[in-house]
Amino acid sequence: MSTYRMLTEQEAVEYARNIPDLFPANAKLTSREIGDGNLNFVFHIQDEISNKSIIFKQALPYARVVGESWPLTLDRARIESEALILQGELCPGFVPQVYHYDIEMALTVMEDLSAYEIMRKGLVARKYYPNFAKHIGTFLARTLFLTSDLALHPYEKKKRVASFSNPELCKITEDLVFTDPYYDAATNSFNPLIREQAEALWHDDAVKLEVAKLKEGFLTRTQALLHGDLHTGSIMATEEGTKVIDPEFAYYGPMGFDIGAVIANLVLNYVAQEGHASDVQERESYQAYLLDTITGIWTTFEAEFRTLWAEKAVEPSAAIPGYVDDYVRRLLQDTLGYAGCKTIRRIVGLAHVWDIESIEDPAVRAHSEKLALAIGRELILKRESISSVEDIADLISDTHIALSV
Ligand SMILES: Nc1ncnc2c1ncn2[C@@H]1O[C@H](COP(=O)(O)OP(=O)(O)O)[C@@H](O)[C@H]1O
Ligand SMILES: CSC[C@H]1O[C@H](OP(=O)(O)O)[C@H](O)[C@@H]1O
Repeated sequence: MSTYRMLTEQEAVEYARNIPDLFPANAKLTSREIGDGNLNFVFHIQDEISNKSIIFKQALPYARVVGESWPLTLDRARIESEALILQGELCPGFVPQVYHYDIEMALTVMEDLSAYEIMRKGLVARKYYPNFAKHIGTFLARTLFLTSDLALHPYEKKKRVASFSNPELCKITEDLVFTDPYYDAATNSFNPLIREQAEALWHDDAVKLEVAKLKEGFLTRTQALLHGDLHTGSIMATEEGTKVIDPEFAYYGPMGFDIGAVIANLVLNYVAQEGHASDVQERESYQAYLLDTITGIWTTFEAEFRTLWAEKAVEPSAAIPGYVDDYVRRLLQDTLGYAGCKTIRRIVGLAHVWDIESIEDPAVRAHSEKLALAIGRELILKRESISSVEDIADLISDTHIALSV
């Protein structure tokens, strides 16, 4: 029989007290539920005497945002704990340290990152993160390369594919990212002022065909262990540091899905700045910074990925001349396709982003939303003609200019 029970703030304190070596015996613990995501409870637990604090993240047997009518596997907490531990080994310092996890209770006890800020909030406020591109590019290269067939014995890799099988969370992505935005799904929601654009998308056979191919990649490829939901609400940052949280959607899938997710969320902030920054110069320089960040992420990713390939590949075909170049070229194209899908889903699908939703005036918001749809479409349709990193920023700014005239 399962011993799972949903913790209250007080029960979280009692549970914390019983974890060996976490707090001193005389600790005076307080607890506060701080979760703001769609799915889980997050408790901040602090010892008022030593000031030491930790985070409890507990999965509920359903999606928090909807309630009991949307049941959801507790196994996502095991996946999240194990992914965090593995990512911490592969790329030390870039994820919260896991102190303890309890599969029955669907609970992860981890490092408190309250000194960091959810990056999406910082981006909306036009903060600059000078180390972010290098950090996330490195994180992506290491976690993706080192969990792939390029770096693992095939038996070990297939064991991991099985262990990170995550069908229920993948199904959410399959529906919300690849299927629902492209027809009049009941769960879609969008600004009434962009109905014409949403309907055009539902009848856009060229885009729907390309999205079907990208979805096929998501369904069938086991290229690497992905974070699976790497948006800027799953990244905590300061000017100096970067931490990736929330890998409950982790599974073996196409590498470009993770890289594309980060790029899409920078694109979403880029379009949102149209409605946030009233000073044109300030807006343009922040948008230029976002484009530089996108370029920097790919540049760092590619350099680190090629270094890992040269130094750590165990797959014999890795030594075949031309293979690495071909692999990286296809990866860039996948990345752009998935970036397009992840941009579009946040405009017409079920779950939106604060960058855009915080634009109060619906007409101003509609301008940003139309731009996001146009950029998403171009990323999907033109991905195969893009072969260099500079082309990404050009594609975004050219689409922006075209929509402004
Ligand atoms: N390790 C952490 N340290 C500090 N705050 C955290 C930590 N993990 C999560 N949080 C806070 O809890 C919120 C929800 O966490 P998240 O993992 O995104 O939950 P969900 O899976 O429900 O989306 C985050 O936006 C962040 O504010
Ligand atoms: C009802 S799940 C919708 C959406 O929420 C997840 O994000 P998060 O838990 O980080 O808020 C994920 O992106 C899902 O697609």
